[in-house]
Amino acid sequence: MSLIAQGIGYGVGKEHRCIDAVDLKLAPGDVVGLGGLSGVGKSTLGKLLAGHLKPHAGEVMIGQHPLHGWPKGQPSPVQYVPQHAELAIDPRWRVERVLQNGEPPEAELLSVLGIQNDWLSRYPHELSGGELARVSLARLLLPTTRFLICDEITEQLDALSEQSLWQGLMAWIKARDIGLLLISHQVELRHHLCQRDYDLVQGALIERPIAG
Ligand SMILES: Nc1ncnc2c1ncn2[C@@H]1O[C@H](COP(=O)(O)OP(=O)(O)OP(=O)(O)O)[C@@H](O)[C@H]1O
Repeated sequence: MSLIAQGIGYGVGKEHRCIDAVDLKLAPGDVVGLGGLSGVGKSTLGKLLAGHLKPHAGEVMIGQHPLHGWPKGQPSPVQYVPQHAELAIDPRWRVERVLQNGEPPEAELLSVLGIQNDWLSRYPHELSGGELARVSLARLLLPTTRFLICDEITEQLDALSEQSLWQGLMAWIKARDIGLLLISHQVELRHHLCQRDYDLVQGALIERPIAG
């Protein structure tokens, strides 16, 4: 079962074609990079692929099923991890509750993502930006997650923490055959982790050969 964008289009503002007839296929286990200038529409494309936005043209499919209209109450197989974790997490919930998305997260997941036990009783504002980024990721790595769209999720981490987070996450998704779309301005990071890489330019995807 692949995640497939078929000719999707989306506009913001007057006649602004942010995403224009984009085709993209993410198969299970695929790791695909997405770059492009600031404001070009990378997050918008990520949200379209996760079903958070409805395309104005075309369709996003999961296998044979349209993603839009996924049954309410059933966790989507596609999860979008946003750039600004603090905006996506309820500030009134302790971390333990944030992570209990129906059922408690596996201890292995917390360990792989470097989430420490003493964070669980804290509120989101009592974590650093980098710590919150890990929590934001863990809460969306559900047993039902088949595709993950990570939108600049390690922006706030130092180089060492960034490396350890990606190491843990890549091992996790590889073991479960999860497909990943990695949105990042860091070309080196994308080329280090991805099998394919695209730039979004004027609404269209241009494949970039992986360096090295
Ligand atoms: N709800 C909205 N209403 C109006 N314009 C919007 C809306 N959402 C996004 N935009 C505009 O759409 C364009 C694409 O935004 P998007 O966040 O997808 O870009 P991006 O490539 O992810 O940028 P960055 O790299 O800076 O995060 C931007 O010009 C943004 O201002």
